[in-house]
Amino acid sequence: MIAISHRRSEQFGLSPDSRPDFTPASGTDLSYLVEQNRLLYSHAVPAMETLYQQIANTHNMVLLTDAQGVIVHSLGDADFLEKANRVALTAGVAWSEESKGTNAIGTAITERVPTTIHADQHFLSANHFLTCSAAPITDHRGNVVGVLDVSGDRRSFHKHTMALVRMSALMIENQLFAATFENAITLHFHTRPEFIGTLMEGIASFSPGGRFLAANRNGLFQLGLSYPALQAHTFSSLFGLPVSALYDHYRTAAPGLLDLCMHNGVRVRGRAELRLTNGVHVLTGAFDDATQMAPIAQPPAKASARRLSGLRYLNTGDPQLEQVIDKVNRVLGRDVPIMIMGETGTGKELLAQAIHNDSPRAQGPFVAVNCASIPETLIESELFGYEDGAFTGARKKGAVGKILQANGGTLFLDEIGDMPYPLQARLLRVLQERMVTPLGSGKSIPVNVEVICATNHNLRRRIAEGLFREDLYYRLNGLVVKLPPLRERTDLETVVRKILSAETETGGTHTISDGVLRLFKRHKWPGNFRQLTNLLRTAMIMAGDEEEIGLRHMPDDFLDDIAETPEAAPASAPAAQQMIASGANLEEMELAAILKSLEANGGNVSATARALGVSRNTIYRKLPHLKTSP
Ligand SMILES: Nc1ncnc2c1ncn2[C@@H]1O[C@H](COP(=O)(O)OP(=O)(O)OP(=O)(O)O)[C@@H](O)[C@H]1O
Repeated sequence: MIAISHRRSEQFGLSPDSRPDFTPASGTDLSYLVEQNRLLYSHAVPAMETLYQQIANTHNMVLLTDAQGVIVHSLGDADFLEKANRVALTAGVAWSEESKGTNAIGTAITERVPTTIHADQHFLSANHFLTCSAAPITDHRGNVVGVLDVSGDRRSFHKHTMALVRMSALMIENQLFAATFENAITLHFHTRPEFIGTLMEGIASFSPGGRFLAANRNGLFQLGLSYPALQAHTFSSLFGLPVSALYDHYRTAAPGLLDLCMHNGVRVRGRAELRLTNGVHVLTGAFDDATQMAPIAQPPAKASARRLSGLRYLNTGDPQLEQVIDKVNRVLGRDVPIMIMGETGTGKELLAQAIHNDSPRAQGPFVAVNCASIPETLIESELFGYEDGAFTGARKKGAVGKILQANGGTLFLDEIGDMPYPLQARLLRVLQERMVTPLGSGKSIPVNVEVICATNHNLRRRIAEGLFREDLYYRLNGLVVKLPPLRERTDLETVVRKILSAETETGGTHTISDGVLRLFKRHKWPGNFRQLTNLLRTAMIMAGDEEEIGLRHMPDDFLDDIAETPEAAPASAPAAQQMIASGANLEEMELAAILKSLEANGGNVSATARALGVSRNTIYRKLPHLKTSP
């Protein structure tokens, strides 16, 4: 990680002897900085003071930065301050990698993991006297909103510092989380009841009707799902109980801890509370009415959190994607419907979520509906909801449809091309009249949603085939953007690193060998990000404690696909020379030679071994999947 960061530092045009700009921001800029980060600042300062008490007199200081690495607040030992001032560890100075090269703050932001940078691991020689431990602080969507750091004289290095910083960052994250949701049920849970109420507890918020809103870092970890994946969930889909069971539980005379079984079969204990705008209440009554689920008005203190961009984090340097983000940014909040085109797994839903996060509706709900995955018979009730007993099999109390659930926020209609033709007219009416009428109801309810839709069909062709309504098409395609497939993206390396660090819960990150990366660049990735993410997850498990992911950790089906890719066959001398010229390593050339020979020998391992002059065992060691292949 350090070597890669040093390379990045060089790419930023820095050299170890650079004397970067240490000028701090002026007083006015500083007040603006604090104001912009008010929510973070107000929750972080008490935690910083507690942390500082624990490390006072150790020649260290505690720093808080914003999401870009600009120091917002610092507390320090007087004897270290003078030295620190010389390298500008003071408010208003930027410590991003771009301005200071490898350093704990900047590198923690780039890599999104807790990071210690000690002495000469710093890129700039001027910073070699420092030892720094930094942990990113993330919001409930996993976006980095700031960094907490302890920096000191390198002789003061202590291996427990990082643990203290991580715990304090977690404390700040939990407080930010608690301040974000009101009018919500908050569930505190853990497999071990003694951990409830501690930093280790999972916290998840649900709307009073049971819709999932957010979970803290430990909550996401225990639930085993990412924030985007949880968007489609409810209390009942996660814990197998209707949310009314919570209310029933707290109606009993002496309610103890809840005993819950998560969707993955793990049992947890929990405590729930209902927080209303005017204070915390225990759960007392049912709230199944859509009006109760409307998001509360945004208090000014949350403005800074809202400004944090979701789109920025998707921008990993690919020019086609940069253009998409630029176009989308221009129409944000302007009531222009956005249509996202792209192959499966290119991140259409993730982009829709990022657009919502950056829009003025960010505090409202984001509701995703995949029109292709819901049976045609259910899609109408899913979208529009239904009244009590609207049809046989309907739940007795009726249900709020997805359109109404998205009230005040964004409705994401994935695979819109698969929406049944008769429903297209109803959807168009909702969009034009901004009213929704649940099934079996004579009453129309006003609704205010922004629609983003996605498709990987050619909708014009579907219109010509009479499968898609032209009027709906023109209502939905205000701005059409196309996400590039992974094989066309130029930022594959950055993307791989991001996924690896996002998938690591423990702080350490796997790296990827150059050989694997080169194979990745040649692969066609028909499943795009979904395929890459799954492959990396498997490879990380195969790699276990080994830091570097190599060819031996790749799943069999990927190696099979590569074997079928013509470019992977380097048998002839010119091809081998080409590989050498392209910087292929020995492992990669060996693999390619074996695959080519296997192909030539019709998949016969003995013949391949003879042809290459190696034992069959060597072939099996290099390609373990051959043992299990039919
Ligand atoms: N830029 C990205 N970085 C990391 N992971 C990504 C990125 N884009 C998408 N993914 C991951 O890939 C998977 C598929 O993404 P998503 O559901 O957004 O794609 P999609 O285009 O909507 O797919 P489909 O068309 O099949 O519905 C998800 O697990 C998502 O988290």
